[in-house]
Amino acid sequence: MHITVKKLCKSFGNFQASNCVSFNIEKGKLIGLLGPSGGGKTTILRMIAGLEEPDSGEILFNGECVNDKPPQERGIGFVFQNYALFRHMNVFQNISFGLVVQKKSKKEIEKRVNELICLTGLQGLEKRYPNQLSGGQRQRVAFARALAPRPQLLLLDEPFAAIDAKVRKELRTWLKDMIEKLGVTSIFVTHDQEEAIEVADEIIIINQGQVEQMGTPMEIYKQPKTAFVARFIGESNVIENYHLLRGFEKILQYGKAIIRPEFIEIGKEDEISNIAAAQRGIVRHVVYKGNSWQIEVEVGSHLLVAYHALDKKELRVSDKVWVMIHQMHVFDDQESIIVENRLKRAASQFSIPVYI
Ligand SMILES: Nc1ncnc2c1ncn2[C@@H]1O[C@H](COP(=O)(O)OP(=O)(O)OP(=O)(O)O)[C@@H](O)[C@H]1O
Repeated sequence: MHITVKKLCKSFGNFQASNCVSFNIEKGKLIGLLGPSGGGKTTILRMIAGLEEPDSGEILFNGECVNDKPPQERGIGFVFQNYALFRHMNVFQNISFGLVVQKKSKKEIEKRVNELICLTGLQGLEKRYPNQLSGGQRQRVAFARALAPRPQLLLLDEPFAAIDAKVRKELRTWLKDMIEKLGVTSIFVTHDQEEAIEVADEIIIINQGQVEQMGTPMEIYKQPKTAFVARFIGESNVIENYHLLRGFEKILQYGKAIIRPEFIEIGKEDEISNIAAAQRGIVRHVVYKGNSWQIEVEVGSHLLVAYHALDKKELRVSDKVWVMIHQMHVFDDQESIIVENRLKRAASQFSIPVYI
């Protein structure tokens, strides 16, 4: 199902939980609504579900406005973190619930539930009650129950929040494969950026009731449109006076800059790829991160976080090093743009290619 949300607004008292939210979701896509707690993700999901009435704006399913349709007529399946299984029903009964409500025949129910039990790998557990299942198995049952009436849209609110880290990772992969196989349009809410990046085809970043950016995980990471997005996704250094760093100059309206640690090269003179574009710094803090070092380095008036590969010379606090910043995002209130180190560019223009 193709979903369009147009200028959706919702206030609770004086508080605007959703402020003119618009987006389009293509049929069959798995979309992550990502943002900080209290940003308005669940409110948007609940409006799409019909559980919350918007103050203004439109929700269209396949081009048809559904604002006035009750939830049960919207063709939606839900998997909510707190939408617990029915404790007094076994796995089979839980999965069949929606079909029983729809008054399907016993034969039809049995066929569909068995199909879903196979699909979700719950064979042999049909007669168990929720308290006899692991967290991961319970979420599979919740998923099967949501899918039983063949919804055209699946809404998942923090579906893995209550599950321990290892099982959560397995379930994420499982869910992504399953949704791809079924081709059902799905929207899931999370405040976990790693989860959104791993699972979603596209991410919508929600903050203070507004859409900050929508795009593939890669687009959002590589080209954050706002300072908030750059800070929210991945690690970043947020600085002012970025023009004091070697290779960069002040660009009129952009007052601040964000530098990702992976775009900072740090090391002894012979380890830096382009010394002409580098400047001196002093190591202030070193943290071993398992697969790399995380270094806090003082460069002029800036304190920057960088990564340092394990195969490079080990760095210690107070070491004098060279620091080269490859690129940064400069931004104002509206947008951010990527700027490359201009000395790096100039130097590479004049360098002689090895093959000559
Ligand atoms: N029924 C309600 N009455 C009053 N305020 C509400 C109601 N529902 C949500 N809010 C408020 O609206 C804001 C957005 O809430 P929402 O649950 O949509 O955010 P969220 O991004 O999903 O957060 P979380 O990740 O913590 O679930 C919050 O400040 C919340 O307190």
